[in-house]
Amino acid sequence: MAGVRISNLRKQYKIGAQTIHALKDTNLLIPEGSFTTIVGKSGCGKTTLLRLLCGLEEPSGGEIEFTFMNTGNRIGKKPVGIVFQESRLMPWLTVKENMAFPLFKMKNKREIDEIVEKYLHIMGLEKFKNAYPSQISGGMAQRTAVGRTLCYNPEIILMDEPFAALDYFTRKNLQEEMVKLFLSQGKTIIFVTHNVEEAVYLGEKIIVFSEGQVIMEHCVPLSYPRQSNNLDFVNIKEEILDVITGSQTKKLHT
Ligand SMILES: Nc1ncnc2c1ncn2[C@@H]1O[C@H](COP(=O)(O)OP(=O)(O)OP(=O)(O)O)[C@@H](O)[C@H]1O
Repeated sequence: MAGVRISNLRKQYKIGAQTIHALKDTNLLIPEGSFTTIVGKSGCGKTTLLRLLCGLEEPSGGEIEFTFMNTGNRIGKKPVGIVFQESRLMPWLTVKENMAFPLFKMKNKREIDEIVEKYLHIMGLEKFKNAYPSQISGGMAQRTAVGRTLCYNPEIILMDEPFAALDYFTRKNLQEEMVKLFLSQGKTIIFVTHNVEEAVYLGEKIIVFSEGQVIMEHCVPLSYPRQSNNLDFVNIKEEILDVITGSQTKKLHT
């Protein structure tokens, strides 16, 4: 298992003569095997953080350090997989072939088959394994994308608003699946969302970003599965909404 230590992380972009400070001196500790949700208004730097974590962008300053329980020979390999808002499946491959894609370097076909069948089962996609992306629903496509990442078996799963484009019921269903997956697989999950209810439903810890900075870290003292109509749930949600909308500007470490 792996976690992440982020120290004084900065990212600047240039647009013409303008400098955009997408991330300003961010410090975070993401423990191994934890579920962290990140919320904040549009443009506050959430996606930038994920892009830096998975190596799609280079930081302008600061450090990202992956912390391993068992250092062994893993140093040098980024232990992350990412799920985007869109499933990004290959349309010419079936559900099963899409999920098997990250395993293309493996030689043993039977081993590949075992891994893919396992995650087809976990994601409830066995009946659709031979379907093409154009033949499945948006929820199934996202489940295929999550399954593909699980086949790759990263230590840390980054999720960038993976359920944002889905309808309410599919989204609720996939949120429940995520909790089950977290409890059964013990992966480190970093999940970006606009939706505060989703953040409280999923996260052991919620991190609130504003203008490229962490303005709140809140541990959620509720066990899984959570009920969104529970009073404590509602109170946490309200508190976080207040911080995002600026009714409170405080830095909490609970
Ligand atoms: N490639 C880029 N070039 C220039 N500016 C960028 C680039 N990528 C992001 N930015 C800027 O960095 C800031 C943070 O963007 P980012 O995408 O991380 O925000 P976000 O919180 O994920 O927003 P959203 O919730 O809308 O996806 C924004 O001001 C954005 O315009």
